Amino acid sequence: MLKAENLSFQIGDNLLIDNVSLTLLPGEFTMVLGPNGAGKSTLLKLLTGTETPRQGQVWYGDQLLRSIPLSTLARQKAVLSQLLSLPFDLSVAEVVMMGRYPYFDLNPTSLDKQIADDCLETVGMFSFKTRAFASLSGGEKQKVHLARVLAQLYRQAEDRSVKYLFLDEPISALDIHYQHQILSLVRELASQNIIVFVIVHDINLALQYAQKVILIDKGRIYGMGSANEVLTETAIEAVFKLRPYFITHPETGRRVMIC
Ligand SMILES: Nc1ncnc2c1ncn2[C@@H]1O[C@H](COP(=O)(O)OP(=O)(O)OP(=O)(O)O)[C@@H](O)[C@H]1O
Repeated sequence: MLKAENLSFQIGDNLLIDNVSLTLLPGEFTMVLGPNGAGKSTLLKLLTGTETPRQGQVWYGDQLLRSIPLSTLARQKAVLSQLLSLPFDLSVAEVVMMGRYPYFDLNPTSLDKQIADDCLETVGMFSFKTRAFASLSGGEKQKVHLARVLAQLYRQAEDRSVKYLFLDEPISALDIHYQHQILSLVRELASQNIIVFVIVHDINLALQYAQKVILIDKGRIYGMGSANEVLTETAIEAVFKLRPYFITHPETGRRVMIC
């Protein structure tokens, strides 16, 4: 379980996160939505320890996040941020291998190499293995970074520990085929004792995939619960200042939003 209690975070006079409390459970695919500048990425940074809250605490299981050694945390938690570029000139294989750094000292083992290859294969990027990362398109870079975090959380058969996966707009550069492929994959991961926290902008994808939705507005939680409970006409109009209409998917019966 991940628990955040009364988190607040401020830069100058700007209160970016205002008294946010939440609980995330393994097996639950949580999607986070909200307008630009609402505080979603800032909340992710507080939940991952990249930023320290001015007030409040984050717990991973029964441990305070700030008390967990970084070497332990690196095997439990993986983060995909919005920034896709890298300051170094690395190959695709080297970028994915970064996900295995917490597991070897100087040189990757054959198992690390196999895991990295498998993860590249999973995201459809194995044939790009020797390419320079900098030469990839935005969507290709996003898939390689996804392979990196998959490699980081790769679970050996005997490993039953809870893991934590945070993705900040992981599908923003992907075509519709890969958007669905990656979200299906992430949903599958969530079912494997992984706490999954994914920021997205697409309300219909949230209606289709999320088991839990957190709607953020002005640094606060506007609503939290199932997608159908949270993504209502009233909430969307209040938060996004846009009147939505819902229709019913002809095959699945799922709510679909049109504007
Ligand atoms: N270092 C900083 N200094 C000042 N303001 C900041 C800083 N970092 C973030 N902010 C502000 O905090 C607010 C929340 O930013 P955040 O990146 O969390 O929003 P977001 O909900 O992820 O937005 P988006 O959907 O556009 O990615 C924004 O108004 C942003 O400009």
